[in-house]
Amino acid sequence: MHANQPQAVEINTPAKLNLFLELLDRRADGFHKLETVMVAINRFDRIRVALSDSADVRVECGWLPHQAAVVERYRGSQAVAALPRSQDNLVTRALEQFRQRFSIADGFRASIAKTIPAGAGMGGASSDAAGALRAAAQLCQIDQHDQRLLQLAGELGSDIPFFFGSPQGAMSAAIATGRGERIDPVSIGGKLHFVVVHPPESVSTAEVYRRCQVPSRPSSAAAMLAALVGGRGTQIASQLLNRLSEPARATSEWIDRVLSAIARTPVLGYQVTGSGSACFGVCPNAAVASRIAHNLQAAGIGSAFAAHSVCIASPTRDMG
Ligand SMILES: C[C@](O)(CO)[C@H](O)COP(=O)(O)OP(=O)(O)OC[C@H]1O[C@@H](n2ccc(N)nc2=O)[C@H](O)[C@@H]1O
Ligand SMILES: Nc1ncnc2c1ncn2[C@@H]1O[C@H](COP(=O)(O)OP(=O)(O)OP(=O)(O)O)[C@@H](O)[C@H]1O
Repeated sequence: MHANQPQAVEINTPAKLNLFLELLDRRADGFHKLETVMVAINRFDRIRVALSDSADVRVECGWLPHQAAVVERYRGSQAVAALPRSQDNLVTRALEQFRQRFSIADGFRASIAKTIPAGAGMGGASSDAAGALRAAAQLCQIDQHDQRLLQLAGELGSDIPFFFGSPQGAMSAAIATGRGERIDPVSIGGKLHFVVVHPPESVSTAEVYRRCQVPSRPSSAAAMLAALVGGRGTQIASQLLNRLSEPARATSEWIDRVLSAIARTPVLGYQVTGSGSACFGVCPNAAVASRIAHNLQAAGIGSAFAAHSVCIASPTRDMG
Protein backbone atom coordinates (compact mmCIF):
# COMPACT_ATOMS: atom_id res chain seq x y z
CA MET A 1 0.00 0.00 0.00
CA HIS A 2 1.20 3.57 -0.71
CA ALA A 3 1.34 6.09 2.15
CA ASN A 4 -1.36 8.32 0.61
CA GLN A 5 -3.61 5.46 -0.47
CA PRO A 6 -7.07 5.54 1.20
CA GLN A 7 -7.76 2.66 3.58
CA ALA A 8 -11.50 2.69 3.11
CA VAL A 9 -14.01 4.24 0.74
CA GLU A 10 -17.72 4.90 1.30
CA ILE A 11 -20.44 5.49 -1.21
CA ASN A 12 -24.18 6.08 -1.19
CA THR A 13 -25.63 3.77 -3.80
CA PRO A 14 -28.96 4.98 -5.26
CA ALA A 15 -31.99 2.99 -6.38
CA LYS A 16 -33.36 3.29 -9.92
CA LEU A 17 -36.74 3.46 -11.60
CA ASN A 18 -37.39 2.28 -15.17
CA LEU A 19 -39.42 4.97 -16.93
CA PHE A 20 -39.46 3.00 -20.18
CA LEU A 21 -38.65 -0.66 -20.84
CA GLU A 22 -39.25 -2.37 -24.17
CA LEU A 23 -38.19 -5.89 -25.17
CA LEU A 24 -36.65 -6.18 -28.62
CA ASP A 25 -35.63 -9.83 -28.90
CA ARG A 26 -34.93 -13.03 -27.01
CA ARG A 27 -31.26 -13.97 -27.33
CA ALA A 28 -29.83 -17.47 -27.76
CA ASP A 29 -28.34 -17.28 -24.21
CA GLY A 30 -31.86 -16.74 -22.74
CA PHE A 31 -31.31 -13.02 -21.98
CA HIS A 32 -33.44 -10.37 -23.67
CA LYS A 33 -32.31 -7.56 -25.90
CA LEU A 34 -34.04 -4.45 -24.60
CA GLU A 35 -34.23 -0.67 -24.57
CA THR A 36 -34.79 0.86 -21.16
CA VAL A 37 -34.65 4.39 -19.75
CA MET A 38 -33.59 4.47 -16.11
CA VAL A 39 -33.37 7.28 -13.59
CA ALA A 40 -31.45 7.21 -10.28
CA ILE A 41 -33.50 8.26 -7.23
CA ASN A 42 -32.71 9.42 -3.69
CA ARG A 43 -33.27 6.09 -1.96
CA PHE A 44 -29.80 4.86 -0.98
CA ASP A 45 -27.89 1.94 0.44
CA ARG A 46 -24.55 2.90 2.02
CA ILE A 47 -21.53 0.73 1.34
CA ARG A 48 -18.09 0.94 2.94
CA VAL A 49 -15.22 -1.02 1.43
CA ALA A 50 -11.83 -1.41 3.13
CA LEU A 51 -8.62 -3.15 2.13
CA SER A 52 -7.59 -6.10 4.29
CA ASP A 53 -4.24 -7.88 4.76
CA SER A 54 -6.05 -11.20 4.74
CA ALA A 55 -6.45 -12.25 1.12
CA ASP A 56 -10.20 -12.88 1.04
CA VAL A 57 -13.52 -11.03 0.77
CA ARG A 58 -16.02 -10.67 3.61
CA VAL A 59 -19.29 -8.77 3.36
CA GLU A 60 -21.73 -7.76 6.09
CA CYS A 61 -25.19 -6.64 5.00
CA GLY A 62 -28.10 -5.39 7.11
CA TRP A 63 -31.19 -3.19 6.94
CA LEU A 64 -30.98 0.33 8.37
CA PRO A 65 -33.47 0.72 11.28
CA HIS A 66 -36.32 2.27 9.25
CA GLN A 67 -36.31 -0.48 6.60
CA ALA A 68 -35.72 -3.17 9.27
CA ALA A 69 -39.01 -2.06 10.85
CA VAL A 70 -40.79 -2.46 7.47
CA VAL A 71 -39.29 -5.94 6.96
CA GLU A 72 -40.28 -6.93 10.52
CA ARG A 73 -43.89 -5.75 10.00
CA TYR A 74 -44.30 -8.09 7.01
CA ARG A 75 -42.36 -11.08 8.37
CA GLY A 76 -44.45 -14.23 7.88
CA SER A 77 -46.10 -13.12 4.64
CA GLN A 78 -44.03 -14.03 1.57
CA ALA A 79 -42.44 -10.77 2.46
CA VAL A 80 -39.67 -8.61 1.34
CA ALA A 81 -36.78 -10.77 0.02
CA ALA A 82 -34.38 -11.85 2.74
CA LEU A 83 -30.91 -10.36 2.59
CA PRO A 84 -28.36 -12.87 1.30
CA ARG A 85 -25.59 -14.40 3.41
CA SER A 86 -22.11 -13.03 2.77
CA GLN A 87 -21.17 -15.68 0.19
CA ASP A 88 -24.39 -15.12 -1.82
CA ASN A 89 -24.22 -11.34 -1.79
CA LEU A 90 -23.64 -9.86 -5.25
CA VAL A 91 -21.05 -7.59 -3.62
CA THR A 92 -18.97 -10.62 -2.57
CA ARG A 93 -18.94 -11.92 -6.14
CA ALA A 94 -18.11 -8.46 -7.47
CA LEU A 95 -15.14 -7.99 -5.12
CA GLU A 96 -13.82 -11.54 -5.66
CA GLN A 97 -13.94 -11.08 -9.44
CA PHE A 98 -12.31 -7.67 -9.07
CA ARG A 99 -9.37 -9.22 -7.14
CA GLN A 100 -8.90 -11.85 -9.84
CA ARG A 101 -9.31 -9.54 -12.83
CA PHE A 102 -6.87 -6.92 -11.50
CA SER A 103 -4.50 -9.34 -9.69
CA ILE A 104 -5.04 -7.67 -6.29
CA ALA A 105 -3.15 -9.41 -3.47
CA ASP A 106 -5.04 -7.68 -0.62
CA GLY A 107 -8.51 -8.77 0.47
CA PHE A 108 -11.61 -6.61 1.03
CA ARG A 109 -14.02 -6.07 3.90
CA ALA A 110 -17.36 -4.50 2.96
CA SER A 111 -20.35 -3.47 5.03
CA ILE A 112 -23.69 -2.53 3.49
CA ALA A 113 -26.44 -0.62 5.29
CA LYS A 114 -29.54 -1.14 3.19
CA THR A 115 -32.72 0.86 2.70
CA ILE A 116 -33.50 -0.15 -0.92
CA PRO A 117 -36.15 -2.90 -0.83
CA ALA A 118 -34.85 -6.21 -2.26
CA GLY A 119 -36.55 -7.91 -5.20
CA ALA A 120 -38.42 -4.70 -5.94
CA GLY A 121 -37.12 -3.81 -9.43
CA MET A 122 -35.23 -0.89 -7.91
CA GLY A 123 -31.77 -2.33 -8.63
CA GLY A 124 -30.59 -2.52 -5.00
CA ALA A 125 -28.16 -5.44 -5.40
CA SER A 126 -26.83 -4.02 -8.69
CA SER A 127 -26.27 -0.60 -7.15
CA ASP A 128 -24.44 -2.15 -4.18
CA ALA A 129 -22.23 -4.16 -6.56
CA ALA A 130 -21.45 -1.06 -8.64
CA GLY A 131 -20.61 0.87 -5.47
CA ALA A 132 -18.32 -1.95 -4.32
CA LEU A 133 -16.47 -2.06 -7.66
CA ARG A 134 -16.08 1.72 -7.77
CA ALA A 135 -14.85 1.80 -4.17
CA ALA A 136 -12.40 -1.07 -4.81
CA ALA A 137 -11.13 0.70 -7.92
CA GLN A 138 -10.47 3.84 -5.91
CA LEU A 139 -8.72 1.86 -3.16
CA CYS A 140 -6.49 0.18 -5.75
CA GLN A 141 -5.98 3.38 -7.76
CA ILE A 142 -7.70 2.09 -10.88
CA ASP A 143 -9.72 4.51 -13.00
CA GLN A 144 -13.45 4.06 -12.29
CA HIS A 145 -14.23 4.27 -15.98
CA ASP A 146 -11.53 1.76 -16.98
CA GLN A 147 -13.10 -0.38 -19.74
CA ARG A 148 -12.06 -3.61 -17.95
CA LEU A 149 -14.03 -2.53 -14.88
CA LEU A 150 -17.16 -1.72 -16.92
CA GLN A 151 -16.78 -5.04 -18.75
CA LEU A 152 -16.68 -6.87 -15.40
CA ALA A 153 -19.71 -4.89 -14.17
CA GLY A 154 -21.74 -5.89 -17.26
CA GLU A 155 -20.78 -9.54 -16.86
CA LEU A 156 -21.88 -9.57 -13.21
CA GLY A 157 -25.35 -8.12 -13.86
CA SER A 158 -27.25 -6.28 -16.59
CA ASP A 159 -28.20 -3.33 -14.36
CA ILE A 160 -24.76 -2.75 -12.79
CA PRO A 161 -23.12 -0.48 -15.46
CA PHE A 162 -25.91 2.13 -15.06
CA PHE A 163 -24.78 2.76 -11.48
CA PHE A 164 -21.27 3.75 -12.65
CA GLY A 165 -22.67 7.02 -13.98
CA SER A 166 -20.92 8.78 -16.84
CA PRO A 167 -17.23 9.69 -17.31
CA GLN A 168 -18.52 12.90 -18.97
CA GLY A 169 -19.89 14.22 -15.65
CA ALA A 170 -23.02 14.15 -13.49
CA MET A 171 -25.62 11.68 -14.75
CA SER A 172 -29.02 10.87 -13.32
CA ALA A 173 -30.74 9.19 -16.27
CA ALA A 174 -29.60 6.95 -19.12
CA ILE A 175 -30.85 4.75 -21.91
CA ALA A 176 -29.61 1.19 -21.58
CA THR A 177 -29.44 -1.24 -24.51
CA GLY A 178 -27.99 -4.69 -25.24
CA ARG A 179 -29.23 -6.74 -22.28
CA GLY A 180 -29.12 -3.50 -20.26
CA GLU A 181 -25.35 -3.17 -19.87
CA ARG A 182 -24.74 -0.58 -22.63
CA ILE A 183 -25.31 2.89 -21.19
CA ASP A 184 -25.82 6.26 -22.84
CA PRO A 185 -26.54 9.22 -20.54
CA VAL A 186 -29.78 11.12 -21.16
CA SER A 187 -30.39 14.79 -20.31
CA ILE A 188 -33.35 15.68 -18.17
CA GLY A 189 -34.88 19.14 -18.16
CA GLY A 190 -35.26 19.34 -14.35
CA LYS A 191 -35.61 17.32 -11.16
CA LEU A 192 -38.27 14.59 -11.49
CA HIS A 193 -40.61 13.78 -8.59
CA PHE A 194 -42.13 10.39 -7.81
CA VAL A 195 -44.13 8.44 -5.31
CA VAL A 196 -42.87 4.86 -4.96
CA VAL A 197 -44.77 1.95 -3.39
CA HIS A 198 -43.18 -1.36 -2.50
CA PRO A 199 -45.73 -4.07 -1.62
CA PRO A 200 -44.92 -6.73 0.99
CA GLU A 201 -43.96 -9.31 -1.63
CA SER A 202 -40.80 -9.42 -3.71
CA VAL A 203 -40.58 -10.95 -7.18
CA SER A 204 -37.79 -12.79 -8.94
CA THR A 205 -36.42 -11.02 -12.03
CA ALA A 206 -35.61 -14.35 -13.73
CA GLU A 207 -39.21 -15.57 -13.16
CA VAL A 208 -40.70 -12.41 -14.69
CA TYR A 209 -38.45 -12.67 -17.76
CA ARG A 210 -39.44 -16.35 -18.11
CA ARG A 211 -43.09 -15.25 -18.48
CA CYS A 212 -42.51 -12.25 -20.76
CA GLN A 213 -43.37 -11.89 -24.45
CA VAL A 214 -41.38 -9.94 -27.00
CA PRO A 215 -43.80 -7.80 -29.08
CA SER A 216 -43.74 -8.19 -32.87
CA ARG A 217 -43.56 -4.39 -33.23
CA PRO A 218 -41.59 -2.95 -30.31
CA SER A 219 -42.16 0.66 -29.21
CA SER A 220 -39.34 3.17 -29.43
CA ALA A 221 -37.92 5.14 -26.50
CA ALA A 222 -37.56 8.27 -28.68
CA ALA A 223 -40.71 10.01 -27.38
CA MET A 224 -39.68 9.35 -23.75
CA LEU A 225 -36.20 10.80 -24.42
CA ALA A 226 -37.77 13.93 -25.93
CA ALA A 227 -40.16 14.25 -22.97
CA LEU A 228 -37.23 13.99 -20.53
CA VAL A 229 -35.33 16.78 -22.27
CA GLY A 230 -38.46 18.94 -21.99
CA GLY A 231 -38.67 18.02 -18.28
CA ARG A 232 -42.49 18.27 -18.13
CA GLY A 233 -44.05 15.71 -15.82
CA THR A 234 -47.23 15.36 -17.88
CA GLN A 235 -45.31 14.50 -21.06
CA ILE A 236 -42.99 12.09 -19.25
CA ALA A 237 -46.01 10.43 -17.62
CA SER A 238 -47.71 9.95 -21.00
CA GLN A 239 -44.70 8.01 -22.33
CA LEU A 240 -44.28 5.53 -19.44
CA LEU A 241 -44.04 1.94 -20.67
CA ASN A 242 -42.89 -1.34 -19.15
CA ARG A 243 -43.14 -4.53 -21.23
CA LEU A 244 -42.40 -6.53 -18.05
CA SER A 245 -45.43 -5.16 -16.22
CA GLU A 246 -47.79 -7.91 -17.46
CA PRO A 247 -45.58 -10.87 -16.46
CA ALA A 248 -44.78 -9.06 -13.18
CA ARG A 249 -48.53 -8.64 -12.44
CA ALA A 250 -49.02 -12.32 -13.23
CA THR A 251 -46.23 -13.16 -10.76
CA SER A 252 -47.50 -11.12 -7.79
CA GLU A 253 -51.14 -10.16 -7.13
CA TRP A 254 -49.87 -7.31 -5.00
CA ILE A 255 -48.83 -5.36 -8.07
CA ASP A 256 -52.41 -4.85 -9.31
CA ARG A 257 -53.47 -3.80 -5.83
CA VAL A 258 -50.70 -1.22 -5.70
CA LEU A 259 -51.37 0.05 -9.24
CA SER A 260 -55.10 0.52 -8.52
CA ALA A 261 -54.31 2.42 -5.33
CA ILE A 262 -51.87 4.71 -7.16
CA ALA A 263 -54.43 5.20 -9.97
CA ARG A 264 -56.85 6.73 -7.42
CA THR A 265 -54.33 9.47 -6.52
CA PRO A 266 -53.57 12.64 -8.51
CA VAL A 267 -50.32 11.27 -10.03
CA LEU A 268 -49.62 12.27 -13.63
CA GLY A 269 -49.03 8.64 -14.65
CA TYR A 270 -47.83 5.39 -13.08
CA GLN A 271 -45.99 2.18 -13.91
CA VAL A 272 -44.19 -0.88 -12.51
CA THR A 273 -40.40 -0.44 -12.19
CA GLY A 274 -38.13 -3.12 -13.73
CA SER A 275 -39.45 -6.58 -13.01
CA GLY A 276 -41.46 -5.30 -9.99
CA SER A 277 -42.76 -5.56 -7.39
CA ALA A 278 -42.38 -1.83 -6.67
CA CYS A 279 -44.52 0.65 -8.65
CA PHE A 280 -44.22 4.41 -8.98
CA GLY A 281 -46.23 7.46 -9.95
CA VAL A 282 -44.88 10.61 -11.61
CA CYS A 283 -45.76 13.72 -9.56
CA PRO A 284 -45.76 17.41 -10.49
CA ASN A 285 -43.64 18.45 -7.49
CA ALA A 286 -42.17 17.37 -4.13
CA ALA A 287 -45.13 18.53 -2.03
CA VAL A 288 -47.65 16.51 -4.06
CA ALA A 289 -45.34 13.47 -4.00
CA SER A 290 -45.08 13.65 -0.17
CA ARG A 291 -48.82 14.05 0.29
CA ILE A 292 -49.61 11.10 -2.01
CA ALA A 293 -46.94 8.95 -0.29
CA HIS A 294 -48.48 9.74 3.09
CA ASN A 295 -51.97 8.72 1.88
CA LEU A 296 -50.72 5.53 0.16
CA GLN A 297 -48.77 4.53 3.27
CA ALA A 298 -52.04 4.73 5.22
CA ALA A 299 -53.76 2.47 2.63
CA GLY A 300 -51.92 -0.64 3.92
CA ILE A 301 -50.58 -1.81 0.55
CA GLY A 302 -46.93 -1.70 1.56
CA SER A 303 -44.29 0.90 2.06
CA ALA A 304 -44.80 4.23 0.25
CA PHE A 305 -42.32 7.08 -0.03
CA ALA A 306 -41.68 10.23 -2.04
CA ALA A 307 -38.51 10.34 -4.15
CA HIS A 308 -36.77 12.50 -6.72
CA SER A 309 -34.12 12.07 -9.39
CA VAL A 310 -30.47 12.36 -8.27
CA CYS A 311 -27.04 12.34 -9.86
CA ILE A 312 -24.95 9.23 -9.34
CA ALA A 313 -22.30 10.31 -6.81
CA SER A 314 -18.58 9.61 -6.59
CA PRO A 315 -17.13 7.49 -3.76
CA THR A 316 -15.55 9.42 -0.87
CA ARG A 317 -12.14 8.63 0.62
CA ASP A 318 -11.52 7.73 4.22
CA MET A 319 -7.85 7.73 5.24
CA GLY A 320 -8.54 6.34 8.72
C1 LIG B 1 -35.54 -5.74 -15.06
C2 LIG B 1 -34.30 -4.89 -15.04
O1 LIG B 1 -34.01 -4.50 -13.70
C3 LIG B 1 -34.57 -3.61 -15.83
O2 LIG B 1 -33.62 -2.60 -15.57
C4 LIG B 1 -33.10 -5.63 -15.61
O3 LIG B 1 -33.37 -6.05 -16.94
C5 LIG B 1 -32.67 -6.81 -14.76
O4 LIG B 1 -31.34 -6.64 -14.50
P1 LIG B 1 -30.55 -7.54 -13.41
O5 LIG B 1 -31.35 -7.68 -12.17
O6 LIG B 1 -29.16 -6.96 -13.33
O7 LIG B 1 -30.55 -8.93 -14.14
P2 LIG B 1 -29.40 -10.03 -14.31
O8 LIG B 1 -28.85 -10.36 -12.96
O9 LIG B 1 -28.46 -9.63 -15.39
O10 LIG B 1 -30.30 -11.24 -14.82
C6 LIG B 1 -31.25 -11.89 -14.01
C7 LIG B 1 -32.10 -12.75 -14.91
O11 LIG B 1 -33.02 -11.93 -15.65
C8 LIG B 1 -33.13 -12.36 -17.00
N1 LIG B 1 -32.74 -11.25 -17.89
C9 LIG B 1 -32.07 -10.17 -17.41
C10 LIG B 1 -31.74 -9.12 -18.25
C11 LIG B 1 -32.11 -9.22 -19.61
N2 LIG B 1 -31.83 -8.23 -20.48
N3 LIG B 1 -32.78 -10.30 -20.06
C12 LIG B 1 -33.11 -11.32 -19.22
O12 LIG B 1 -33.73 -12.28 -19.66
C13 LIG B 1 -32.25 -13.58 -17.14
O13 LIG B 1 -33.07 -14.69 -16.99
C14 LIG B 1 -31.31 -13.51 -15.96
O14 LIG B 1 -30.95 -14.78 -15.50
N1 LIG C 1 -26.44 -6.61 -1.90
C1 LIG C 1 -27.65 -7.17 -2.08
N2 LIG C 1 -28.76 -6.49 -1.72
C2 LIG C 1 -30.00 -7.03 -1.92
N3 LIG C 1 -30.20 -8.23 -2.46
C3 LIG C 1 -29.15 -8.95 -2.86
C4 LIG C 1 -27.82 -8.45 -2.68
N4 LIG C 1 -26.96 -9.37 -3.19
C5 LIG C 1 -27.71 -10.38 -3.65
N5 LIG C 1 -29.03 -10.16 -3.46
C6 LIG C 1 -30.12 -11.07 -3.87
O1 LIG C 1 -30.62 -10.56 -5.11
C7 LIG C 1 -32.04 -10.65 -5.15
C8 LIG C 1 -32.69 -9.44 -5.84
O2 LIG C 1 -31.88 -8.30 -5.80
P1 LIG C 1 -32.46 -6.84 -6.03
O3 LIG C 1 -33.05 -6.36 -4.77
O4 LIG C 1 -31.42 -6.00 -6.64
O5 LIG C 1 -33.59 -7.15 -7.09
P2 LIG C 1 -34.42 -6.19 -7.93
O6 LIG C 1 -34.84 -5.03 -7.09
O7 LIG C 1 -35.49 -6.97 -8.59
O8 LIG C 1 -33.35 -5.65 -8.95
P3 LIG C 1 -33.41 -5.44 -10.52
O9 LIG C 1 -34.26 -4.27 -10.78
O10 LIG C 1 -31.94 -5.17 -10.83
O11 LIG C 1 -33.91 -6.72 -11.13
C9 LIG C 1 -32.51 -10.74 -3.71
O12 LIG C 1 -33.44 -11.77 -3.65
C10 LIG C 1 -31.28 -11.05 -2.89
O13 LIG C 1 -31.35 -12.29 -2.24
